[in-house]
Amino acid sequence: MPVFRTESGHEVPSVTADEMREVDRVAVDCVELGMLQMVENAGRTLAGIVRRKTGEPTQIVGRREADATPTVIVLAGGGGNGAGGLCAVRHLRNHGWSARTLLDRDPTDLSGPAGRQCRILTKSGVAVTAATDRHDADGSDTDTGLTHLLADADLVVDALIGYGLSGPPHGTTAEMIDAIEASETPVVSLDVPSGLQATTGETPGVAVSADTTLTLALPKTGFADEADDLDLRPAVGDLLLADIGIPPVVYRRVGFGAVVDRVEKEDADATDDQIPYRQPFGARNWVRLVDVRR
Ligand SMILES: NC(=O)C1=CN([C@@H]2O[C@H](COP(=O)(O)OP(=O)(O)OC[C@H]3O[C@@H](n4cnc5c(N)ncnc54)[C@H](O)[C@@H]3O)[C@@H](O)[C@H]2O)[C@@H](O)CC1
Ligand SMILES: [K+]
Repeated sequence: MPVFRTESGHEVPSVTADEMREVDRVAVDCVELGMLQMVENAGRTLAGIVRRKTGEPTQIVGRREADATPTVIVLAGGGGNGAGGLCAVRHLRNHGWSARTLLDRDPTDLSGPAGRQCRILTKSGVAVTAATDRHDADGSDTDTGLTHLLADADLVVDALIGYGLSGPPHGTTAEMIDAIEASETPVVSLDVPSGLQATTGETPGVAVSADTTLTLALPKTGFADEADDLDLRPAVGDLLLADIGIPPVVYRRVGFGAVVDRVEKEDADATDDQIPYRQPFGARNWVRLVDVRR
């Protein structure tokens, strides 16, 4: 199991998609942390990273031209990954960024956390549309028209698919991944570059090649290439880890990970109040992961 390291050498164990699902389950069932709370933490941190990368809009600093307001396009899917992207749109707009979102499906097809985040946006007066609903002046199809739209943006957020990828991306989702890949606009992927299997790093079909990946809670095993001396996969780009508020007791209850085990042994007498897993975040709510060991 690959162990990732922060710039300061702090070690962070990685998880498979199934292990991350179990972390989610324990967080919700045993600790009563709500999925919506975790989505909020993910979306807010994602918005913060996007803001750092795009500079500040006119209305905040009052020293730039009106057309310098950064434009961010968030491409969102219908699962938990899309929910984080939709949440980030709200936080970006609250801070004066020009953020709009396009879905890989009709908004009426959303349910769960993505449905809730979508309703918050629409009830706030923010339009949420399907990528297929775009009517381009030049009459181009979804794929080509979207590529042009993305090319004009300052940054694209890929919140289409996270660790829930099942088989090769298909339909509108695959077209949207193609459009991201055809544009040269910088891409921040949420949790996992869409199309990449979180556990193995395989790409069964089209996949996003991210400039930055903001992964949630723990890095995923597939980010390190077993066949290439555990190097970080280029498709992940700059790898950042976001704190989504999961308390260490959850990791202890799930009981995975070499680092957790090793620290457990050192702290054999630790009680639940003295949890062995040590948060790598320090004073911030995200941290950069720079290398990997076995
Ligand atoms: N504790 C956590 O880990 C949290 C995770 N969250 C996010 O939730 C994600 C997991 O959520 P889900 O389990 O809903 O899964 P995802 O949102 O990763 O993926 C499911 C969505 O992708 C679509 N999809 C899957 N395979 C596809 C294919 N081959 N072609 C086209 N579409 C495909 C499905 O239709 C569904 O809409 C994580 O990656 C993360 O981004 C956060 O929202 C909150 C907390
Ligand atoms: K993604």
